[in-house]
Amino acid sequence: MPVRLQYPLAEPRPTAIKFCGLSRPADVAAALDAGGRYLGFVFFPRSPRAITPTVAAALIADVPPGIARVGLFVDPNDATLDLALAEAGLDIIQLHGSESPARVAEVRARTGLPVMKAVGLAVADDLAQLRLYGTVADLLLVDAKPAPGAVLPGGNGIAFDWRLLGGQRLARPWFLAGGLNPANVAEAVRLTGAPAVDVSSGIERAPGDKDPALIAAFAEALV
Ligand SMILES: O=C(O)c1ccccc1NCC(=O)[C@H](O)[C@H](O)COP(=O)(O)O
Repeated sequence: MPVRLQYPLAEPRPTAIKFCGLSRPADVAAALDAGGRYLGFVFFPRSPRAITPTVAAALIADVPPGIARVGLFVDPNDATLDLALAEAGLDIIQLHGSESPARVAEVRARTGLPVMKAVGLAVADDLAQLRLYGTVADLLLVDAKPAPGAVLPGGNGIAFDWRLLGGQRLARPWFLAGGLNPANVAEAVRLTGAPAVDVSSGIERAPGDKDPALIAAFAEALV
């Protein structure tokens, strides 16, 4: 039985926005000012956007109801999840590693939270993974595949060929991600029909350094 989502993808903007990799109070304020409905916090130590559960708790403290607080993990073990959930109030778990469908199901059952599974696309054959994870995840995040040898499995500012999604009907609510920025996001939504988008690198001055002006410009590009 899927967990009921409390955060509709289409309200109040035509395209919902998840601002990911927020690490400072000013980032959260800018994301909320821009109308972001989903705020992403990275719990992956190797990331330049990584924060601890304690820092996340402070960032999240004043987030108003109705805004989804998303914790991003890469192949987390149970202890990592337990610690983050105990300290920081999270609404959605984003799994951005090589978690199997069985592990996605286990995390859902164990935490009682909706799980968003990131799936990388590079070629049409990768669409099978989207169908597979659509049977177990509550939400899908359709991202670019990282380049071979990349340090990070996501947040690399790389786009995939959006035409791969043309005509696809995904089994779950989904976010388009990967290399989106204020200049290309409107076209990406037009080509894919994405109901929601996710951005990190495209709203930064440098890895981990979010720019409030780019955050505002990203949201304005979707109005
Ligand atoms: O942001 C990170 O550093 C990160 C580290 C490990 C796994 C995923 C990570 N980020 C994922 C995202 O921020 C987004 O969900 C998505 O990949 C889009 O990122 P970007 O291409 O930078 O907009």
